[in-house]
Amino acid sequence: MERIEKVVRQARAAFNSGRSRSLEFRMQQLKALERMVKEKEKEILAALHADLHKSGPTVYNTEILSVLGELTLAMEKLPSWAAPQHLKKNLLTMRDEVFVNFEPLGVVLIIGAWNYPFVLVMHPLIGAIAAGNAVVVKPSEVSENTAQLVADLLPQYLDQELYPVVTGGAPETTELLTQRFDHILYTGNTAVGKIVMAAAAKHLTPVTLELGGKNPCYIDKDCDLAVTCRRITWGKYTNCGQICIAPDYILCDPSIQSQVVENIKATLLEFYGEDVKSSPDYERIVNKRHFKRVVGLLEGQKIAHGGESDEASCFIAPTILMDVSPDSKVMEEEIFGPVLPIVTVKSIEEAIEFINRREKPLALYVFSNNKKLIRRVISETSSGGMTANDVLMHTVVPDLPFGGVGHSGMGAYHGRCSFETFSHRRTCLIRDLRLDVLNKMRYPPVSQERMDVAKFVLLKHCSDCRVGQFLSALLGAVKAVMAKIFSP
Ligand SMILES: NC(=O)c1ccc[n+]([C@@H]2O[C@H](COP(=O)([O-])OP(=O)(O)OC[C@H]3O[C@@H](n4cnc5c(N)ncnc54)[C@H](O)[C@@H]3O)[C@@H](O)[C@H]2O)c1
Ligand SMILES: CCCCCCCCCCCCC/C=C/C=O
Repeated sequence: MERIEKVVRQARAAFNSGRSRSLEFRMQQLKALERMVKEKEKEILAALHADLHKSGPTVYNTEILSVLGELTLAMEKLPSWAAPQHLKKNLLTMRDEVFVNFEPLGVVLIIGAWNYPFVLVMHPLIGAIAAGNAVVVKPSEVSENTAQLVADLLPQYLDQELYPVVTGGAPETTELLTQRFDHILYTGNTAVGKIVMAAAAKHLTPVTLELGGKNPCYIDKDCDLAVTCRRITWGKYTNCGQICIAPDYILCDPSIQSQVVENIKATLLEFYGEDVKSSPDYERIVNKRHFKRVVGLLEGQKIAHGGESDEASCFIAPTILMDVSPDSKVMEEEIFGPVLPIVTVKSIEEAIEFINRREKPLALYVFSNNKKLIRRVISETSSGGMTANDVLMHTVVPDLPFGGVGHSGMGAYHGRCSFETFSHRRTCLIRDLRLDVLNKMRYPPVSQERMDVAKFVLLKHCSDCRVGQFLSALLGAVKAVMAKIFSP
């Protein structure tokens, strides 16, 4: 544990050296990270396969391409993201420089989860490096092969003192959390999220919590069920349902329930063939503990499809449950497995009420041809993010922040939002010492006249006020004349 303290101390000393601040250095580290992903692609994919049976284009898209995409974006946009943001002035400050400077926070801790073990540490790491921080990376011990690979690779490509990796489980994370950080980004379950936030509070460290929840998926009668169910099947069963933004359960009218089941069954056959277990595209549950938990959720349920399992290989078949009671266990906790319950509701009002009676989810999905209905769902519910007429895809739009709300998390990252999450927005005002007469209104002795001037000046914004523009032009002219008169 002394090692952990030493690692954090070294990271802080490296940050204090100032070398992570220059844009050139940040760019160079991001480039090195890109080289790492490209050169070690095979090793990364092998570790992901060993941990979660991940293979094929899905893992390539989510864990490799999405990291390369985030790197390309950060390297292309960094100069504009990091540039000072000049803002609107008021009459009081019209001669001054008014801007926000983005500065690094210091030493950041990133704690990853096991289900997307590479991307969930790499995406925040990219944002934290881009923002000029030192970063301590703690990958999830549950996906041990990927964790070890991250620990082996990062020091080969990045500055070793600025970006150390700490491996291990709860004891190591607990020890890490006793240290002082300037920001913590944690991805994982809500219970540990509370532990992280409590530990961070002791140092007044701000946190970004990327948690989970039960993501509802409402299917309107007015939609193309074949397309809808194909998209839902892809999002639900990818990574064996172990994805934080998977549709957790379906809400639909009783009259379309059977058609929904039939369409999902047809898609499963199309995706994974007759023998799902031998499909190279179907993953496994991460370990026996989660296997038992997910299988336990099937107890007493009406299984419309699937339900088979094999503990030795942590295999659970893609499963659909029909006529599920809202009070059953499977509707209490996040499923995080290949089990899709269907709860019937008689109207959109009932669906909205159902969603709003529960904790705010990380994602929400609605399928309909009716744009008004989609807008109504957006305005009458809340969730971290949402997609209409598809699933998961809001997470791949680089400019959209990714994060939860309420029990599904706080704060967000991805793209520019990552850069901002790991930056301090420093308020800057640069004045000059001339024309102090203009400041008279704020100096004692107070008079009604001075207060009236102050009121006028404070309530007017320069750019939308003609008086301001006039005064600004006038002052500019006076300045020019004075410069001419007094120039040597
Ligand atoms: N919002 C997101 O982006 C996102 C992404 C992936 C997963 N998730 C959520 O994460 C959950 C699954 O992940 P998990 O929690 O099983 O992952 P996990 O078991 O990998 O735990 C996450 C991290 O917390 C640490 N940890 C575990 N117990 C701890 C303790 N007692 N004290 C301190 N640290 C501890 C682990 O070392 C690990 O690094 C699901 O709820 C899922 O929805 C959210
Ligand atoms: C060719 C298009 C491919 C699109 C792939 C979209 C995949 C979206 C899922 C990304 C998940 C990223 C990490 C989040 C994990 C939550 O558990």
